[in-house]
Amino acid sequence: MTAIDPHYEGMVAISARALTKIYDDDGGGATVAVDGITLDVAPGEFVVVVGPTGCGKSTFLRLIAGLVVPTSGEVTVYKDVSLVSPSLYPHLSVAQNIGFPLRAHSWPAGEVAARVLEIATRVGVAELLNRFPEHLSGGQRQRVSIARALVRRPQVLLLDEPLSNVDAGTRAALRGEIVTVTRELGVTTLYVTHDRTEAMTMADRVVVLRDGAVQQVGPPHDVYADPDDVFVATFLSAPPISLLAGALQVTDAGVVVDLGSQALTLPSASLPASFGNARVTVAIRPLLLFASGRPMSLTGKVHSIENLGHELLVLVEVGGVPSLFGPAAAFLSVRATAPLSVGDALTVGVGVDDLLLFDGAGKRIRFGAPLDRIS
Ligand SMILES: Nc1ncnc2c1ncn2[C@@H]1O[C@H](COP(=O)(O)OP(=O)(O)OP(=O)(O)O)[C@@H](O)[C@H]1O
Repeated sequence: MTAIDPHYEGMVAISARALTKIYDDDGGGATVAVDGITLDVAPGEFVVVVGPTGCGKSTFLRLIAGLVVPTSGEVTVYKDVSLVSPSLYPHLSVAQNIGFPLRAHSWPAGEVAARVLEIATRVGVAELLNRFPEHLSGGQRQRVSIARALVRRPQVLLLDEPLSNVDAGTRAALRGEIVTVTRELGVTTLYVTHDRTEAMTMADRVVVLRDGAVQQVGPPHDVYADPDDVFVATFLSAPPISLLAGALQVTDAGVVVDLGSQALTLPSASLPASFGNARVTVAIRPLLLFASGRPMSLTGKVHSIENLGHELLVLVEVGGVPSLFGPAAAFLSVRATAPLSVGDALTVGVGVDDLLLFDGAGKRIRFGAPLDRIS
C-alpha cells in the first residue's frame, strides 16, 4: 500500500500545464524539445515517462526539477523535490555520500548516522557504508545515489534513466527494489527511460512521449492492450509487433483485411461502410505457434530464426507488403518452442485480439461489435 500523507489526499504532486521548451540551435534554428505537455501526477504515484532517444524525456524531467526554464507553460510541484544524481562524491564513503544532504542542512551527527543507516538498509547498501565509490559495482552506485536522494524524505523523487549503466540481472532486481522503496516511503516518483520493460513493469501510469509531445497516458497494460496509434503499439511491443499494409473491405460477413496475397476475415467485427477500401496498417502481435482455437490464420515460410533460449523468435515471410510505418520487409513474428528450420512452411492461427488496425496517419481504427453497425 502506498503511504500517502493524508494531508495531501486528493492533491496533485506534480502538475505540468502546456509545458514547452524550445532550444535555440547554434545555427540559428530551433529544437522543440518539449511540446505542450500537460500532465498531473497524484501523490504517491509512480509515473514512467518513456520514449525513444531525443524525444525530450530528460528536458521534461529537468523542467519539473526547475533546472530548465520553460519557454512557455507552467510547472507546479510539491516543495521537497529530489533529483537522483548518478555521480557520487569519490572522496567520500558511502555513509558520507548518503548523509551529505543532511549535513548540508546542519543535522546533528547522531541523527545523520541513524537516518543514513535506516535508508541504507531499505535500499540494500547497509553493509557497504564504509566503502568508497570506486569500490562499488554499477548497481551498488545506483543504490547509493537513490539512498542519497531519499535520505531527506522528499515528497517527489525524479529519476533519469537510473538503470542504463547496470548489467541485465541487476537491472531486473533494481526495477522491483526502486518501486518497493518508493511505495514504502509514499514518495511521488517521476521516472524517465527509453526502456519499455521498465515502463511496463514499474509504472502505475506510463506517459509515452514522441517528439516532445504526449502520445498516450495510462496504466501500462491498458496502453499496451489499447494503443491509440501505431507508434505506441510498436514502441511497447516486445518481441516486435509485425506491421503489414492492407486494404479493408466491409462485408456482411464481417471486416476483411486484404493483405495482398492472403486475407483475414474478422467475423465478429464491424466498421462503417465508409471504411471500405481504406488503406490501413495491420499490426499483428507476436503470435504463438500452435495456439489452438484461433478464428483466422496466415500461412508463410520461415525466413529466419532467433534462439532466445526459452523460445524461438521466428520471422515468417507471408507475402505481405510492408507498412509505411514499419521496417522495409514484411515479416510476421511468431514465438515457438518446437524445432523449426528456415524454409519450413507454417500456418499460424490469428485471434481477433492479436490484430490492431491503423489508418493512413497511423491512428487506431477501433472495431464496433456487430450490433453497433453504423453502415
Ligand atoms: N541544451 C540543449 N541545447 C539545445 N538542444 C538541446 C539541449 N538539450 C537537449 N536538446 C535537444 O532537445 C531534444 C530532446 O533532448 P532530451 O535530452 O530531452 O531527450 P531524451 O529523450 O532525454 O534523449 P536521450 O534518451 O537520448 O537522453 C533533442 O533533440 C536534443 O538534441
